[in-house]
Amino acid sequence: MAVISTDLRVRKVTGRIGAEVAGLDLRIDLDGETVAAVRKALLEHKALFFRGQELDDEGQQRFAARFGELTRAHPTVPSLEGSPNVLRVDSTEGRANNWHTDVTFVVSPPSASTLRSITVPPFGGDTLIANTATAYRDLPDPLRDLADGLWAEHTNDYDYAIPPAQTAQTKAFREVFVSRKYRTAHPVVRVHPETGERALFIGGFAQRIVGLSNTESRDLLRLLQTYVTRPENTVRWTWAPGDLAFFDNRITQHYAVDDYGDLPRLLHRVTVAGGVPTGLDGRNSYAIEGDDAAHYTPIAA
Ligand SMILES: O=C(O)CCC(=O)C(=O)O
Ligand SMILES: [Fe+2]
Repeated sequence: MAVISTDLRVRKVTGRIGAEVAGLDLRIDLDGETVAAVRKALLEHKALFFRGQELDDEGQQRFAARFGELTRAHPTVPSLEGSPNVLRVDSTEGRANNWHTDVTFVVSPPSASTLRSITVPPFGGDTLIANTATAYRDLPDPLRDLADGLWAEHTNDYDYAIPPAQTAQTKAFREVFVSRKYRTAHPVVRVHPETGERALFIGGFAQRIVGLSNTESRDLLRLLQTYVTRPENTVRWTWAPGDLAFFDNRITQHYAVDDYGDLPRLLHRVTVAGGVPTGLDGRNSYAIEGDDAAHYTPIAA
């Protein structure tokens, strides 16, 4: 039975992105009014942080499922044993120290991601999250006009997953990550389906601008990306065990800071399924290679 959760308090963490939500115990089944308030806060602040929740995998999935159908853990990476919707984010397998939006190499990337901290290092290992709508608004007019007409190809098969010092474990992880290749074209400027806000939709999986050479693509993506990563457009979350971060994957990018050496760090990720992105001209994203992995149907073992 839904329990009325009163006393929800939302406190901005920075001027442009992120808010801490207090006064909620996410272990209980939230009532509809509270879910609506959290959704509203998510649309406004784009990233929400809930301290000291001590959720388990069931609780994390129950929370995420209040915002839509869950995706499977990942299109290529196996889920946590026995939990098809839960992805282990384990520092011994790979580190997401690369700005990205989750799973944009498929046609329908998740609408939102939750990350729950289980083991965190005593220092470092923060997660940065960027507001890609304010990044878009920061563009000077000529650059914004240029971005408005561009499409980018996103793929899971590129060199980001190759860490400088490869171990057998990270090598094996990368092989699984690219075991099936996806290529998808998305508009560089995406219209948010709920708020109508315009935002840059690029990030690490965007490897090429449609119609440009590799070199031209790299230069242009790098230039646009500098607006996403400028400090004013980011929030930095320092994890304590039991935190839950919840961010709108349609209008943010994130980056896991790799500054904790060999100390253990483990998070669990659960993502909410999303729709097909739409550009300014009303056209939708489309698959170039691989299927659209709709909600990541399991691949044959
Ligand atoms: O480790 C983190 O803080 C973020 C992980 C991440 O980006 C991911 O699993 O997609
Ligand atoms: Fe991510």
